[in-house]
Amino acid sequence: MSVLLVTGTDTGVGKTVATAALAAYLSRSTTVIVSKPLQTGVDAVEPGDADEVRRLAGVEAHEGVRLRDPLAPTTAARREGVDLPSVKEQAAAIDALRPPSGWTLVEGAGGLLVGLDGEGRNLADLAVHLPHSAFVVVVRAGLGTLNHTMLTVEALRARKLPIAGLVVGAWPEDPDLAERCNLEELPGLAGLPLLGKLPANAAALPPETFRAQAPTWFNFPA
Ligand SMILES: Nc1ncnc2c1ncn2[C@@H]1O[C@H](COP(=O)(O)OP(=O)(O)OP(=O)(O)O)[C@@H](O)[C@H]1O
Ligand SMILES: C[C@H](N)[C@H](N)CCCCCC(=O)O
Ligand SMILES: [Mg+2]
Repeated sequence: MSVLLVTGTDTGVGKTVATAALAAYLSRSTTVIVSKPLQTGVDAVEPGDADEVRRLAGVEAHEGVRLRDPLAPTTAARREGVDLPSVKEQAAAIDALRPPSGWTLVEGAGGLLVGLDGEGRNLADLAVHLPHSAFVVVVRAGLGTLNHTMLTVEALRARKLPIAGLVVGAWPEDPDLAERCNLEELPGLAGLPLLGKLPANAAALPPETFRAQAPTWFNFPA
């Protein structure tokens, strides 16, 4: 596998922070390129997810289409009168970024089945056009994550798409909720490895600290 498609159980679950952490970890031993094919909710000058990954991990990060409204890509595109590239075209653009050796990390928009082009095709549909790719599912810590994780995992399995494993991304504000999420049950329930777990302060760390600590958040050989 040379492409990891970073999806999440929802929007706001920590895909960007997890992508940055994965990039910081993997780039210690090989080349890492990050792609965010579709960015919504930022105007022409605000930093988007690719900028955040660049800031935290210090790796090359590319942004595809940028849309102003903080909505699903198809809705935001319609409101701006933008024709989205097909997922096949988005996959070709990602393929063109592949380094000769190393990893390409691709962050989706929202959860797995969010429409990414004018026909409503999603990241699972895009994956079909990206050989040698596997999914990483970023899950929120906190009560409710078991169901959301299993819904995403089942959707990937139904499409026979490879899943590398799970990463715990965002933590709830309420520490009590964080305690009530029985994360230890996740790997067994999903039948997938827990590749990593971000600490609740990950995104607030200075970049140099983030890059130094990120490798300790993962438990798979890079
Ligand atoms: N482990 C963490 N520690 C601290 N803050 C976090 C962590 N993970 C995520 N956050 C914060 O939670 C918010 C949502 O995280 P993030 O932007 O990574 O979500 P996302 O899944 O990429 O969302 P989107 O679907 O918009 O791309 C951000 O403000 C981020 O800084
Ligand atoms: C605006 C937000 N931050 C994401 N970029 C887009 C999330 C789309 C979610 C669509 C949905 O599942 O309802
Ligand atoms: Mg993001």
